[in-house]
Amino acid sequence: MIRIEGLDHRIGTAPILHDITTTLPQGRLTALIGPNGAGKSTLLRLVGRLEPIRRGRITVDGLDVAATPTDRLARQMAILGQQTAIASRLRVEQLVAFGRWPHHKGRAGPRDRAITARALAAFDLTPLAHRFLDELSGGQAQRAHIAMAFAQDTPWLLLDEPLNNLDMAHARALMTRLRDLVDAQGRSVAMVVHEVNYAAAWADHVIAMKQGRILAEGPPDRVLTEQVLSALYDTPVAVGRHLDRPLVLHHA
Ligand SMILES: Nc1ncnc2c1ncn2[C@@H]1O[C@H](COP(=O)(O)OP(=O)(O)OP(=O)(O)O)[C@@H](O)[C@H]1O
Repeated sequence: MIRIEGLDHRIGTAPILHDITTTLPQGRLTALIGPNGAGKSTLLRLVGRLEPIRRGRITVDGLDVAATPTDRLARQMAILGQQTAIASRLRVEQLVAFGRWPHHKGRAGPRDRAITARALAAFDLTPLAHRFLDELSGGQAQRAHIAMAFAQDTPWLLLDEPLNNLDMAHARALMTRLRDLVDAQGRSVAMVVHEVNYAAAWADHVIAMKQGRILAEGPPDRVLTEQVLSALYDTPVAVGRHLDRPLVLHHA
């Protein structure tokens, strides 16, 4: 599990996260939801050590994020940040192969090449493997970055808005794949998602954040209610049911 205790974060003098204490359960798919600026990405970045922790403590399966060597941490969790601009004169296959670096440290073997090929195929990227990143559409580039995180082959996968730019078929394919990682392989996923119906349909656990605090957390049935969502987003929300899960109506 990921344990977060007493986490405070400021950027400059601006307080961003206030005394966050929570647990992301192991072997589950956790969705982080909340309005723009709530602190979801900041929280994920602190867990993934893309930002230094100033106050509080985070452990991933018992490893202290602040103190664990990078290569050890990179074998425990892969993180896909929101800014995915990477040197564009890189080919798709090279980007995805980078995911194997924490395992082979520069000496890729047959297993690394097989996992890279599998990640390319899993995200419909095999025909694009030799394209440069700046020759891809937004959704194709997003899939290439997700495939790199998959190729890292870690117990934890942290994804910041992975559904960005994906059409409905690719979004659903990604969610199916994430569920399979959790259900069939016992991995753990934490993802920031804006469209709450993806959390409703696919998540086991939801953490709802607002203004740097956790407003509600628990299973979708408990968090994705009219009362919580209306307060979370300051907008009227209706919640129905579909396939025995919440269905959130907010677009009209
Ligand atoms: N580099 C920065 N300098 C100053 N403030 C920042 C910086 N990065 C983020 N913030 C602020 O921190 C707060 C939390 O931002 P964060 O990106 O974590 O929110 P979020 O919930 O992921 O939002 P979104 O849904 O819009 O992506 C926001 O108020 C944002 O303006």
